Amino acid sequence: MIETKGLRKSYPSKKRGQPPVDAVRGIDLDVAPGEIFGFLGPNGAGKTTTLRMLATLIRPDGGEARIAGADLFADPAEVRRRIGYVAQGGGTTDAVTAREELVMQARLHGTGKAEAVRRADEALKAFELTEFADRPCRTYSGGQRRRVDIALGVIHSPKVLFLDEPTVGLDPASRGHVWTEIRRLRGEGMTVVVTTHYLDEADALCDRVSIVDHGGIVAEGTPETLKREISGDVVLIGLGAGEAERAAKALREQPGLPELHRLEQRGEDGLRLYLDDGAAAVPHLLRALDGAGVTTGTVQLQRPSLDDVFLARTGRSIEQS
Ligand SMILES: Nc1ncnc2c1ncn2[C@@H]1O[C@H](COP(=O)(O)OP(=O)(O)OP(=O)(O)O)[C@@H](O)[C@H]1O
Repeated sequence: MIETKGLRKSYPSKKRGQPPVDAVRGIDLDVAPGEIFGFLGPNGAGKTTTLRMLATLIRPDGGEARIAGADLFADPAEVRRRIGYVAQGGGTTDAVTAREELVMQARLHGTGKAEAVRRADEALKAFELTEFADRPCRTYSGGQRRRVDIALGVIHSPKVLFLDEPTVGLDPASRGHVWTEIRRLRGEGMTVVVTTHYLDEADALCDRVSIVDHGGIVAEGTPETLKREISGDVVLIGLGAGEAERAAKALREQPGLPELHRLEQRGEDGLRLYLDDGAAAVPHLLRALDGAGVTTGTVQLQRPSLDDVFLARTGRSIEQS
């Protein structure tokens, strides 16, 4: 449904005399029909730029792309007819009601008045917006307003929907509601592409994920396969302030400990360890730290997350970027 090769974009630097910013450095994608595909990465990774290029809002500097059967470079107008796009901040107006917004949007897509009213009504029902459809948008909660944004993005039944950070700033219940709507659209056969910097969102919502950093893809696959690459368990150990370096040294030098695949310092007062059997290793680790006179606090045992995949590929954490 979406195929790209070497898609790239640079911006002139905002600082005079500085080289251009390579926001997207050549991205290859193959998104299948009916999947929820996610771009996960820290701020500035190039997610929004990629999405805006695919949605015809920014012209790429180079590469190739076909979206829903139309060529992005040769026929952007046809691409635009076949896609929907919802920007980060959304597009609703304070004083206008959801019903009015939806009718207007349908008419913008060339629909006649009666048909626009009918489609708006259908969308209000599908997105569970009917109850407050005739109140101005300024009276809605963040989650309700987000659902109006998405309803506006799909009023013309596009084949592909692009959503930029669809749940940013929402409370957990509203995020769950938005995820339900996105899954419903997939159930109707729509292909949905989302950007997110929330690890749990990429994990729970997306069928496949591209993890992006500095304008390039550093890993791609289903959340499950990506996490399976990181074998074993993750153990997080909280320490006294400023103890991380001493603790890391003590564990690295301690003979007879279970094999550590990797050991990372988390700031100045935490360690993150990757090993085969976390539960069996914890008593040994604590004894070794105690023997070195290091104060330990909380200990958590986790399965690897998508952040561990990012860390393994880039040496940094998305959460701490
Ligand atoms: N109009 C612009 N002019 C100059 N640089 C830009 C412009 N837009 C984006 N950039 C730069 O391009 C890079 C990628 O930005 P982009 O917004 O695509 O990242 P992102 O992953 O979506 O991050 P965020 O989640 O913060 O929006 C960043 O270094 C950003 O500063």
